[in-house]
Amino acid sequence: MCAAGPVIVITGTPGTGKSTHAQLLVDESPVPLKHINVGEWVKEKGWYEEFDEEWQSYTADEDKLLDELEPIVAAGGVILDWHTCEVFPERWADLVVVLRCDHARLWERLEKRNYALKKIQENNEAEIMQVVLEEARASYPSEIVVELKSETTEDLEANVARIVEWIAVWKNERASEA
Ligand SMILES: Nc1ncnc2c1ncn2[C@@H]1O[C@H](COP(=O)(O)OP(=O)(O)O)[C@@H](O)[C@H]1O
Repeated sequence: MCAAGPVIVITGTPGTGKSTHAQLLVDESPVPLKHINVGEWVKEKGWYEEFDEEWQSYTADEDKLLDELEPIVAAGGVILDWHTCEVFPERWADLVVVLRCDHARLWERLEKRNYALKKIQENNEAEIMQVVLEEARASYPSEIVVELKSETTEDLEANVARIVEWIAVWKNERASEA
């Protein structure tokens, strides 16, 4: 059976705009998409082992997470929104979007979240060192990994428009294969 929609991984350092992009994409996509904020999901369901101080998030029970995600991903039409992406099997993703943000702006966004100074510094350093981008490049074929700037509202709108266009192409290709 052909999946109803693509599987899009949106990743990036906390504060780069993953959830904002995912929500807008759900509204504008030509095929129905389900947004899974993986960090929130893990927290709600209690599928974690410990609190990860560095990332201010819960360290997921990865086996449990992958088991639960597998049927959802198989059905298609899903956005996986998380600050890490190497956990997901390579075969899952049709597109991997890595959001990037200037460190001064990112600092301000994280400050607004009332993160502790050390956490802001760590996340900022990770962004400067492009940790998430390197991880995505090491985990997926280069042709499906897209790095997008997420600094302004114009960036947000342009990025979403670009991904919507990509989804439309995906949809047409599937329709012609059927
Ligand atoms: N491209 C952008 N332009 C302006 N503000 C943005 C942009 N992307 C994100 N933001 C703002 O930054 C903050 C963090 O965004 P969020 O989507 O929660 O990040 P993440 O899900 O990556 O942690 C929010 O206040 C959001 O409105």
